[in-house]
Amino acid sequence: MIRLASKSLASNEDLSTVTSQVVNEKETHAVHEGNSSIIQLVQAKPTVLVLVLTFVASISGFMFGYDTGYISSALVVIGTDLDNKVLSYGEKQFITSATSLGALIGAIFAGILADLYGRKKVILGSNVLFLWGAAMQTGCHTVWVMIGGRFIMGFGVGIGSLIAPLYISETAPTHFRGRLVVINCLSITGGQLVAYAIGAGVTHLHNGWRLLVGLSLIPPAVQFVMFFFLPDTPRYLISKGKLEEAKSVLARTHSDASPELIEAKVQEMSLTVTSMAGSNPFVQSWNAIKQLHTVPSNFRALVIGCGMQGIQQFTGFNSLMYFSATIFESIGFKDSVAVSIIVAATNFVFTIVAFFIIDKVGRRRILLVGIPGMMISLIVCAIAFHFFGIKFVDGAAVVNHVGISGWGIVIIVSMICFTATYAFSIGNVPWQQSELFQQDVRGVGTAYCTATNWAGSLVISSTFLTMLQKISATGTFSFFAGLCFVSFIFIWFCYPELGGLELEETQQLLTGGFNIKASKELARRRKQAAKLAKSGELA
Ligand SMILES: O[C@H]1[C@H](O)[C@@H](O)[C@H](O)[C@@H](O)[C@H]1O
Repeated sequence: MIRLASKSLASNEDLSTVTSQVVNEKETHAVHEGNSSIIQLVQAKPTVLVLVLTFVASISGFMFGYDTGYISSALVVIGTDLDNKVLSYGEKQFITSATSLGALIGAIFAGILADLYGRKKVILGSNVLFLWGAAMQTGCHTVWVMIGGRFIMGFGVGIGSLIAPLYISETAPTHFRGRLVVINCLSITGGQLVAYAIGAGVTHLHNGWRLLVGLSLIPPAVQFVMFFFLPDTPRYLISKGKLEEAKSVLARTHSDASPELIEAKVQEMSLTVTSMAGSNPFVQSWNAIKQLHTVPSNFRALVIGCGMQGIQQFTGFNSLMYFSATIFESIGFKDSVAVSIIVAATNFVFTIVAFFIIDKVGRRRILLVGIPGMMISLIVCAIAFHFFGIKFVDGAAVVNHVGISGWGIVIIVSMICFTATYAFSIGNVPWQQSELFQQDVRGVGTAYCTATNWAGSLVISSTFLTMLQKISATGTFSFFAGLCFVSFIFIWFCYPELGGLELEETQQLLTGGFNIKASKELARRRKQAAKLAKSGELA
C-alpha cells in the first residue's frame, strides 16, 4: 500500500533525504510493481469532466480580463453620456480604479468564504455580483452609478480571480495542474484582447460603450447556469467530511483510477486535508490567519505567494495594459488604440507558450529566464526614451520632433519583448498560488496573495502617469528594471520548484527552509519516474 509522505515527516529528518525517500518509495513502487500507486494518480490524464470544470471555471478569468480591459476604450467612447458633461480626469481615474478596489476587498473575503462554504457556492455568488455590476453600468446615466457598478463588478472580479485558479488546481491531476491553471490565465489575457478588439470596433457607434459593457453580462450568466450542475472540489468535500462525494469526484476526474486507488487517495488526503478548528466561522478564520503567520512552512508559503504576486504587479506590466495607447500616442502613432492591441495580443500569445512549457520546463526555470528578459527589455526601453527626447507634462507629452523616429520603433519593440517575457513567466506563475498552501489555510493564504495582486494593480494604475511626469519615462522604466533585478534575487533564493508535486507535498518541502536544492532534485526525479513509467506502459 502507499506509504504516506506526511507519515515520513513525523520526525525531524533532513528534508532533502525525506523528499528523495518519498519519491523513491512511490516511484519504485509505481515503476517496478506497475500497479495501483499514487504515481498513477499523479500522472492521470485529465478526464472530460476535468476539462469541462477547467473551462467553466476559466470563465471567471475571461471576465477578469474583459472587465479590466474594456474600460480604456469605454472611457474614450462615453463622451458626455454621463451627467451630460465630459468626464474629468479625476472621474475617469475613479471609474477605472473602482474595480481594482472592489477586487481587492472581494479577494480578501473570497478566501475565507471559500473555506467556509465551498468553492462552488462562492463562484455562484461572484456571478450574481458580476451581473449586478454590469447591469448597473449598462443602464447608467450618472458618474456615481457608473462608479457603483464598477465597484460591485470589482467584487466579482476579485472573488473570481482567487477562486478560479484554486478550484482548477484542486481538481486537476497533479501532472497537468500547471497547464490547467494557465488556461485560466489564457482566459484573462484572452478577455483583455477581446475587450480591446471590441472596444476598437465600437469607437464610432452611438452608445457603443453600453454595448461593450452589456456584452459582459453573457459570460457570468453562462457560468452560473453551468456551475449549478458541477461538483465542488474533492479537497473541500473531504475537509467537510463528505468522503463519498469526494470519492465520486476523484473517480470522475482521474482517468483509469481503480476504486482501491481512489480509496487510498482519499485516506491520504484526509490526513492533511482538514477544516480549520473553531466553533464558528469567525474563530475558524482567525485561527487560519494565526496558523498562516505562526507555522513556519505556512509563513514561507505566504512569503512566496505574496512575493510572486507583488513582483507580477510592481514590475509594471499593467502600466502598459492600461496606458499603452497613451504612450504610443505620445511617441507619434496616429491609431494608438490599434497599436496597443499588439501588447494585448503579445500577452495572449505568450501565455499560450507558458501553457506548453510550465509543467515541462518548470515554474522556477521559466521565471529565471523570463525576469532577466523583462529587465533587459526595460533597460533598452529606458535608453530609447532618453534618446527619443520626450517630456510628460501635466498628463500631456512634449516631443521635440514630429512623427515616429527610429528610437520610437526601439521603444515599441522593447515593450513587445517585455510583454512576451512577462507573459510566459511572471504573468502566470503567481496564479499557481494555491499549490503553496495546505488545505486548512489555503483559502486565507490565497486571499493574501490575491489581495497583494490587486493592491499592486491599484498602486501602478494610479501612479504610473505621475511617475512619467515626475521622474521621466527613462526614470520610470529604469525603476521597474531595478525591481526586476531585486525580484530575480528573491526568486533565486526563495522560489522552489513545485511542478509535479502533490498539493499535500508542497508543505513538506517548505518545512525547515525554502529547500530550493531539494525541490530541484525532487522535480528531476519526478520527471525521470514519469519517463520510466511511460516507457513501461509502452513496453
Ligand atoms: O496574470 C494576469 C495577466 O498577466 C494580465 O494580463 C494582467 O493584466 C493581470 O494583472 C495579471 O494578474
